[in-house]
Amino acid sequence: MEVVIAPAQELAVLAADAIEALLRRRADAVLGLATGSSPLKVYDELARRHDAEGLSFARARGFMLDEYVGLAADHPERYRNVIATEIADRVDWPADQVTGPDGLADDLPGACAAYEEAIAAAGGVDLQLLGIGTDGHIGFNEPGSSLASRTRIKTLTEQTRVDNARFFDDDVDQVPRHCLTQGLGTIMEARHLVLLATGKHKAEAVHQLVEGPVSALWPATVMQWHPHATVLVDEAAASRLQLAGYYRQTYASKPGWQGL
Ligand SMILES: N[C@@H]1[C@@H](O)[C@H](O)[C@@H](COP(=O)(O)O)O[C@@H]1O
Repeated sequence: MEVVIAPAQELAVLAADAIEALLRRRADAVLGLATGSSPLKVYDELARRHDAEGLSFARARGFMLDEYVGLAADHPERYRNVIATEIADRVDWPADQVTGPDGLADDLPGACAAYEEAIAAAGGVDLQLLGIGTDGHIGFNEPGSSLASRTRIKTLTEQTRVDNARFFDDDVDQVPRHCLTQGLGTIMEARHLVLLATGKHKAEAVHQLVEGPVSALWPATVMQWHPHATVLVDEAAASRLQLAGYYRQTYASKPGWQGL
């Protein structure tokens, strides 16, 4: 696992560099998309590169991590709409090439199985962007999630609903109680995981993710088993890391050609 500690804007540039390198190598690359505030600067940087430098998503495929159950099709916080607004509609990404689990399906388990099949049919995810919840969730895999889980329905914790109330007029009652999420086993099959975390409220989750024992109590710790995981954090989110000095030293002496 590689840990990079830098200001938020620099982290966004690093993540965008990795995505750009992938798209320039393979125009039909498969990107794993995350919602929440953590990846927003990355999406801004990608949209800027699209406008200013011709970075194209015309042949790329996109798979989202998760979705709320039951939000109306036109609800602005439905994750499909969030991804359209934050990235897909800002670049040349055909709408039918970006998809997520269907939180409005009549048959939710069927929709989850179909989503797993769609990811597999696309050849799997090349690069998965991730944020992390204050309780250590990735996607919406809340504490207690099986480390081998696949896409399925989950119940959100009270903590997550309170954290996400800011997107729902600060009214926790408007935050759905259920979601569909790629499982930890699904996420772990992506070939490169790139997690972004900023702010002091993420410091404990980041410490557990990087340095804690692998445990369903802190679901993101499963990433310690991934052969290519990158953790991009600002100073505040890094403030509880025991080996911060070592991570800084390692990154400072990394050969420039290596990329993330
Ligand atoms: N389902 C999303 C996650 O994919 C996201 O990574 C996390 C952190 O959100 P934020 O980046 O806004 O802190 O919580 C949300 O609930």
